[in-house]
Amino acid sequence: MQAEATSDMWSKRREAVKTKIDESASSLNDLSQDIWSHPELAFEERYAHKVLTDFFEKEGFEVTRNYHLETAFKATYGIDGGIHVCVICEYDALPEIGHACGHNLIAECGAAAGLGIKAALEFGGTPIGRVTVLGTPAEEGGGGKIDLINAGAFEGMDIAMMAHPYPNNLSRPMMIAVDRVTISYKGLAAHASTAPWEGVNALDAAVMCYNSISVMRQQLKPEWRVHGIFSNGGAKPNIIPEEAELFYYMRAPTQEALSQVKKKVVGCAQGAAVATGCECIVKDLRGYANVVTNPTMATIYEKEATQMGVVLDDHGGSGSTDMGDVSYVVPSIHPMYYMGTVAANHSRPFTAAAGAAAAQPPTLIQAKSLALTALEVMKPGNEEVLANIKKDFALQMGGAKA
Ligand SMILES: NCCCC[C@H](NC(=O)CCN)C(=O)O
Repeated sequence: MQAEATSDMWSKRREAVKTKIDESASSLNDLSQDIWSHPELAFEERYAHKVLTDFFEKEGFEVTRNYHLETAFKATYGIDGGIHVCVICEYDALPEIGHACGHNLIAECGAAAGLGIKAALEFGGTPIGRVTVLGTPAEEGGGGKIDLINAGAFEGMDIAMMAHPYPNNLSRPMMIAVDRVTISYKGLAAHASTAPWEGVNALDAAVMCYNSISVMRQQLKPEWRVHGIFSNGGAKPNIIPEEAELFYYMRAPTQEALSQVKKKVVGCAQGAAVATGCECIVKDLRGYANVVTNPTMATIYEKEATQMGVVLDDHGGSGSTDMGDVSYVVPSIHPMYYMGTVAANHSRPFTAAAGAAAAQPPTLIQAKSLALTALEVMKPGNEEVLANIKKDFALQMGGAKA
């Protein structure tokens, strides 16, 4: 009888997830539209922080605003001593092109999944664990999750998850490690017409470095990436530039491969300095680790998403995210999902799609898939599931960050 009651109870808890998310569809859409309409850059997401924390407070979560970072938050519900699930919200936009990576939808999806899990935990009046929604700022370059890791925000969490809008559906996307550098040249200014020979041209060095990297890229492995811009090209045409600067991203599936890429880039930078007589300063900026997808979690997610009608693809990714760093401290999944456009992320068509009504149904399906995945891990009698998740994680960490 008890087993039957539990299985009947469990079916009702699962239904509670879907019912709560469906009932909240309008307020979730309003939340997403509000964030989409107020694009804010990394670490400046004050409006998004307010609307999200107000939302979770209204929904009965225990909310901590300005959580280690001005625009980070924690919204938590449940009991301690059980399984602790973390759901991630992102909400930063991109310069000039707004929510061209759909982080307003990541926020909505995370909020919806959090609501769904809370509804399941509340069902029957006896929470069986804890759900914490973490608002993590500045994924696009700031790495807010890394700051939160360093502040201990992920301590005590058993699993972490989020879903990211993308041109197709991927349960185990290849999200690769990334390093970033600025390459600065210092030369000597001179009048570009009356005495150019007196100058040491920093822009020439930057152009030579850019060209060296451009030809070096032919020798990179297919999954390696190097891409950059001129961030300072000189002051005026009639002054031999005494300063110039490049800003580069370097990427590879592992840290070991990334160090090989970086060595090639630095070699190009130093070569240009020798050729022009400029001083060269290579400055390291914050990078991200590759995403290590937990196979046991991903398998559960794939079952739940497929049952929800999601048709999963088997290729794609090659961006980077600070969720990669989270996946090295907590077993994680970071699925990506089609939400109405095949346009590439970081494009204006993607911005439009992220604010379109067509993005809503796929986003709520993703939220339900994440929430039901979490519930499977939390289910009484499923202790072996968490044991397998932890076994995967231990194996992956044994060799992953090589
Ligand atoms: N520090 C490098 C930031 C890279 C962030 C960016 N991420 C995405 O586009 C995917 C998730 N938003 C990138 O890969 O360029």
